[in-house]
Amino acid sequence: MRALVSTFYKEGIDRFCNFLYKKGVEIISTGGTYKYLKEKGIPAIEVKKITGFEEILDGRVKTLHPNIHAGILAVRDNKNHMNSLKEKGIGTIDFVVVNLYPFFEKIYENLTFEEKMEFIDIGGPSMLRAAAKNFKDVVVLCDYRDYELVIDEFEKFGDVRYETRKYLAGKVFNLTSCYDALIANFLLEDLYPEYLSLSYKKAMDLRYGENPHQRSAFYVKLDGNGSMKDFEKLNGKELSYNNIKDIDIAWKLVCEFEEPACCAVKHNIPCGVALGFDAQDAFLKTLECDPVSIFGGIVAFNTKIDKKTAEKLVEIFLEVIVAPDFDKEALEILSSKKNLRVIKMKSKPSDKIEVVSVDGGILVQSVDDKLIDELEVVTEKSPTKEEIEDMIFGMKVVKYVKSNAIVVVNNKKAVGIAGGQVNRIWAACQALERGKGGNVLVSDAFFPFDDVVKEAAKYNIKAIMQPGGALRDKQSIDACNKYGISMVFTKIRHFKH
Ligand SMILES: NC(=O)c1ncn([C@@H]2O[C@H](COP(=O)(O)O)[C@@H](O)[C@H]2O)c1NC=O
Repeated sequence: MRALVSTFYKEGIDRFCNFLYKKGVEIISTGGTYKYLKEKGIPAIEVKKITGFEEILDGRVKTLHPNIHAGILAVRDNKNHMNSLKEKGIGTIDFVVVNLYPFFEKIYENLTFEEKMEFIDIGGPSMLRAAAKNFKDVVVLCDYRDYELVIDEFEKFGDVRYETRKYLAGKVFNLTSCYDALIANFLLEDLYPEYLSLSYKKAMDLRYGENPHQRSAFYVKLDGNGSMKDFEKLNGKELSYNNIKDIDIAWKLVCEFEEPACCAVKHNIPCGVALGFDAQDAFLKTLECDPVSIFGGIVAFNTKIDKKTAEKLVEIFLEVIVAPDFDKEALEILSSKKNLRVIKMKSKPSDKIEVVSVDGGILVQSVDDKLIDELEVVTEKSPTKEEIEDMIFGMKVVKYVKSNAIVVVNNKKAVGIAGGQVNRIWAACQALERGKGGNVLVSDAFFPFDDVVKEAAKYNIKAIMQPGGALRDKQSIDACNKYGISMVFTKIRHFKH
């Protein structure tokens, strides 16, 4: 038996090749791998002895040769195949052990386009794919973590079982398809290509999905950045599916603001959002927005957490705290609650597209990254500077609330948040009732009727911000003028389904 070993990362190959050698398997390897094995005292044959060719074109052509590929692809119980090998003096290759040029990693490094292109492996995937196609006859390994599995089976059964070979072959196509997808996206630079191949790698298996009877795992992108790719858990229980979704929305929301901001989220809906002069102030104001719903919630900040904020945070039951950083003392205080998940975010949201699934398909769209198109005061009365600031604050919040959504704001505090309603008036009634005393009202979409304005007047709302553009805008404007409310159109809708 013969094995072809050609690996970029040499981890584990000495032990594995030593094992093969002891089992009487002849090892063929490419330049660097050959040198490595030789240094480790493991006998191997250089691939050029098999191909009759020196490696050429700076390593672009080393194993791309019929003596290699026919040795891999020949079906052992096909007489014609075996006769062809015999005629040409080609030996079979029974193990292919390859790991690829690190395109996955190099794509992020500060390299030129041409330098990155050089990290596209051609010979490696060709051998892997050939061996995977012929898995009944060839054991193929593209992941060093599988070496032990093969050693174990070989020791136990004197061979590698069919099921294991098939699994290893599946792993190859799983890897090469992802590798190719990344290259395709790198070259196409098109977020909506003909075929959508997304390259994601499993970051963790999750205990369950939205509910305990649902299976789940968390995958992170291989191409591009993204704040959920590399956060760090500094304390607490393992994260759940729902935690990850909530962290994402809470972090996105606080990243809308330059000033110290805090946001509490429950069931993927903000239940309190506030700005403050520091983290503690922002948190205490967030708590005031809705002291009931925050229980068991996720709280996110856009500033470092200090001791005094941590002391306040541990006074109530929370599931997750999210922030860009934590003081040493703050972390100690938060860590005194062993289940409390403390998440350090390392980057701001940067995705350009978002994806949701429907049965049999996925929908792709650009992220909602434009807040206001143009501000137009449409009423006799104009809002004050403070009211405008409060309404812009509210618009940043309403963007993250499921439609139909209304937010009532008082002095940079989202005191009344209501969403997920099947009509706008119900959302308005809830937000106004929850946010009694709020000054301004913000809506994610236009008012089809003047009912929201009439309701707002009952609660003494001073100013309203909404996209405008309804057939009956005039009715709402007239109602505002009647009640002395000012209204501003933004010309941008923020539905969230
Ligand atoms: N061109 C070829 O014929 C070829 N054959 C194998 N490789 C790759 O060369 C690497 C190993 O090279 P070395 O043994 O020289 O360190 C592996 O990552 C393998 O996937 C090749 N390189 C890239 O395309």
